[in-house]
Amino acid sequence: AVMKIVITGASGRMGQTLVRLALEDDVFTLHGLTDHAQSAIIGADAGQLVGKPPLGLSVSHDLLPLMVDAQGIVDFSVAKAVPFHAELAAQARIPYVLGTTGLDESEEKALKAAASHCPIVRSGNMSLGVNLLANLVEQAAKALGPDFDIEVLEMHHKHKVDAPSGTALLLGEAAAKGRGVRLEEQAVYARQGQVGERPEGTIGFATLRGGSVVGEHDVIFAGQGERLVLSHKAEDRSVFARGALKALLWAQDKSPGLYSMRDVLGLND
Ligand SMILES: NC(=O)C1=CN([C@@H]2O[C@H](COP(=O)(O)OP(=O)(O)OC[C@H]3O[C@@H](n4cnc5c(N)ncnc54)[C@H](OP(=O)(O)O)[C@@H]3O)[C@@H](O)[C@H]2O)C=CC1
Ligand SMILES: O=C(O)C1=N[C@H](C(=O)O)C[C@H](O)C1
Repeated sequence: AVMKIVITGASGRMGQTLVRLALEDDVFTLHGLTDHAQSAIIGADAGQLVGKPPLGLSVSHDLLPLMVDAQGIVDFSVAKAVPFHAELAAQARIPYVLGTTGLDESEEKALKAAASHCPIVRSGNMSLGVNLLANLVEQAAKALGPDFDIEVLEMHHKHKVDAPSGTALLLGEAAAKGRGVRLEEQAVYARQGQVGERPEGTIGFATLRGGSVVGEHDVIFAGQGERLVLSHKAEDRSVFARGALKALLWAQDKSPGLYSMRDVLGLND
């Protein structure tokens, strides 16, 4: 059977990658593409948007009418749009896959509320590699113990608007879990000036931005006389888009709730 999907933030880097992949996959039908009302792509044809022949489906700013018979939403847009997108998925009781990062407290709250009514798969990174890396980080943090200082280093393209990246936070959470501590109590997000010696047990984050880097993450375990570095480099956005589409299919028969990509990939077992 074919799944009728809606892609939000359709003009974005991820939106366009998703449109391209969904068009190449017979399992999906593009039911709708949306973006914000002022976007230059409103009214554009979905096929032409990604350099293909016209499809007769135009980009809309209005998600509501598309909910009549959509079967899933993939959202890689902006944090402030997440509550609205999640609420419509909840009202329609359809799977919602969320890749957008950098949500604030109220946006997180709206997401949790929506998850009482529909299955939501949410991850700061939808790639297989990063989710496996999270398992390895958890394992390493547990095995190495607090004598090894943990630092998470990330680099992304210059257009990225949130920091640290969703992936860096996901990896920090995995490290904290392995250590048996809470990330919010141990995280150090910035250092400048006379900050003093490194407090024991903290998990540090460092953010680099520039050029066209798709996404690079290192988790560094620094001990006395040795250093272990676990790293991932995304070379192409299709790794995230493929994961998101896989998550949408996986979520089709799931009960309402908040799921992770590690659930989808069977890495939580
Ligand atoms: N979880 C994962 O695996 C991944 C997550 N991401 C995350 O996905 C998000 C998008 O990334 P990326 O594609 O690079 O970003 P882009 O800025 O390229 O895309 C975002 C899109 O959303 C549009 N938009 C802006 N406001 C609204 C709104 N109110 N409603 C609907 N759409 C809107 C933007 O339009 P306009 O440009 O006109 O403002 C743009 O088309 C980010 O949060 C990023 O961190 C990215 C890659 C992988
Ligand atoms: O904004 C991006 O580009 C990316 N965002 C995600 C994040 O915040 O970690 C995932 C990926 O690294 C690319």
